[in-house]
Amino acid sequence: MNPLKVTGKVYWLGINDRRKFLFENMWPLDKGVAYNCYLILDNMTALVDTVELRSGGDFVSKVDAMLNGRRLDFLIINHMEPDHSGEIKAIIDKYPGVKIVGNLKTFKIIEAYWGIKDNLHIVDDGDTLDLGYHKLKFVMTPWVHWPETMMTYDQTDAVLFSGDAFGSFGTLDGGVFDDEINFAYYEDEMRRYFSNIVGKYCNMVQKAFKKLEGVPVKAICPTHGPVWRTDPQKVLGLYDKWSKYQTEEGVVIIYASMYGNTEEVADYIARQLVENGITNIRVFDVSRTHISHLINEIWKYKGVMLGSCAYNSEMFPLMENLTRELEHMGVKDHLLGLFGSYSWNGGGVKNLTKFAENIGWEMAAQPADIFGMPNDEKLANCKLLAEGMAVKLKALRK
Ligand SMILES: Cc1cc2nc3c(=O)[nH]c(=O)nc-3n(C[C@H](O)[C@H](O)[C@H](O)COP(=O)(O)O)c2cc1C
Repeated sequence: MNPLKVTGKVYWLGINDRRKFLFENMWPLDKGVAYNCYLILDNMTALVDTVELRSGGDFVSKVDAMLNGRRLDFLIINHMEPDHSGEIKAIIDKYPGVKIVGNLKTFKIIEAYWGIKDNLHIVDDGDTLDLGYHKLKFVMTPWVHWPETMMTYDQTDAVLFSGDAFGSFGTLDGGVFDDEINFAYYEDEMRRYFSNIVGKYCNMVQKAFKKLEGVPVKAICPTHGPVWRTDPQKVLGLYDKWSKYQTEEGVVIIYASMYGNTEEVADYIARQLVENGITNIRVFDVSRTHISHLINEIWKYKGVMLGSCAYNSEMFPLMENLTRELEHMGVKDHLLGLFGSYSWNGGGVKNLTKFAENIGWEMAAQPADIFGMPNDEKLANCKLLAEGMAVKLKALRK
């Protein structure tokens, strides 16, 4: 296959992984995932990141074919997570003189993983590396998404090698560049990747944005998903929005229900929201939909309604898992509604209320906890809850 040129002397080298079911052994890969790295064939040659170990046949041979007899001068490591650093050792074994470019934190991790201590070229914020045509500058972006994470910026052609930032789940099915794909296909997976993988570090994403303020960016080369060479502003805008917790009008209703009572309330509330003028409504069963999709939906919509039956004096365990994760991620700026059903002393809504206090989201109205089965009388509070949510959402319209 011909090497795919990004710009100047930069080439994309990516591997599609359709075999892995779970990314980080946790996140379902319904559409697979791509590991991207980049080879710069300048006066000096440089490989920016590698791929997951043995994910794409003989990776080293692919690099070697692209080098076409030249030696590899630099291996730049923006991120040490194994889905990008897996082939480091194989590359070093093949090109023993290669200089490994990273920061102090990178090198601690390299030593811990591979015992590598030689040929290290340490860089810090603002340091540069001249390859001939391309003049690289290093930008430290800790916690986007590990402590050692950095980005490499090519000052010549304004290319940002961004690591995991601006990445997406989903394999590259022929189209690699943003002008060759249907963005709608990737947008959801991109937000799912952002919210679940990077979302805990929104403040660090904003700090990285500050560092890049005023820097021209003509292409973004992330380590997953499409390469943004035509409209990089689009993903810059999305990341800015998502990392500021800016959402759309709409409500995601997530319920935990064993015998259908809480589920019935969820459907009732959904209908009430529609009758009160809200149209973007998504209802999910927490037992059926993977938490990564639920978090993705929460990142999209301003309104969140959580419902749980009582379960051994607690909320339903899978709902507890979701709420714990939301608290751990420190998700901000939502309107919250709570509901549930119980048979004796409760537990679902009681504990959801504790979650509400911890996370600090604004409550749409009083929680609605239903004793036993819902009926018209018992649903009156749920009607108020939906109305409260609709009123608050509509008040935000510009
Ligand atoms: C395993 C189990 C544990 C339960 N624990 C409680 C509880 O601690 N407190 C309570 O009031 N009801 C408890 N219940 C009763 C349910 O919460 C109640 O039947 C509720 O209406 C079920 O809602 P659902 O139809 O949405 O599942 C429990 C039921 C089961 C099966």
